[in-house]
Amino acid sequence: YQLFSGAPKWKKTLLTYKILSYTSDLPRRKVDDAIKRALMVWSDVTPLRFRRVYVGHADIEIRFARREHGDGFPFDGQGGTLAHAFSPGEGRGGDAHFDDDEKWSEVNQDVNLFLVAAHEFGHSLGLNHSNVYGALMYPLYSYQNPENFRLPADDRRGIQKLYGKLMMK
Ligand SMILES: CC(C)C[C@H](CC(=O)NO)C(=O)N[C@H]1Cc2cn(c3ccccc23)CCCCCCNC1=O
Ligand SMILES: [Ca+2]
Ligand SMILES: [Zn+2]
Ligand SMILES: [Zn+2]
Repeated sequence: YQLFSGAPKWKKTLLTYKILSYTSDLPRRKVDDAIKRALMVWSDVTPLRFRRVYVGHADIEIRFARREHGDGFPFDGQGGTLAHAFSPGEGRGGDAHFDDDEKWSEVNQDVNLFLVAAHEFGHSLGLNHSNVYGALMYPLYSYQNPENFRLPADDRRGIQKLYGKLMMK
């Protein structure tokens, strides 16, 4: 695993998230559920807790966008880059953006939102890319059945390095 330089991390364990926009590829409740499960991947192995908010500022602001969307990191149409996220910090730190030119899916072979979101939230929490093939934080997307998803050891070691582990798990 790799941390970002300076090892930025959240100084609190209760983090808020807010979904600012949705994709038209999936029903809203499926997006809400995929995001919630992607956050649980990380809270399952650390003391981190996530609370959804609907108004005001949140630590992790989530949205779907196309091409140039105001942060100087424009998306590239269908294919190529699927999403990106900012490392922990104020303002846009922690925010995750998903390329809405992708065909977002839940169970079939199109781009799986849960898997991509789990990767992006790794960045939101302080993990950079891993060079371990098969790690969630590997920079290349590869589809796997989300029902059988288990956080690879490399990613778990990285997140627990940052936030410690919950003894009960
Ligand atoms: C890990 C993932 C969830 C998030 C990463 C981006 C990222 O690290 N966000 O935090 C991603 O989108 N990686 C590209 C990397 C990539 C693969 N190719 C590309 C062609 C052009 C540009 C980028 C790519 C070859 C063609 C396949 C394109 C479709 C799949 N895309 C990818 O795997
Ligand atoms: Ca794209
Ligand atoms: Zn962006
Ligand atoms: Zn990434």
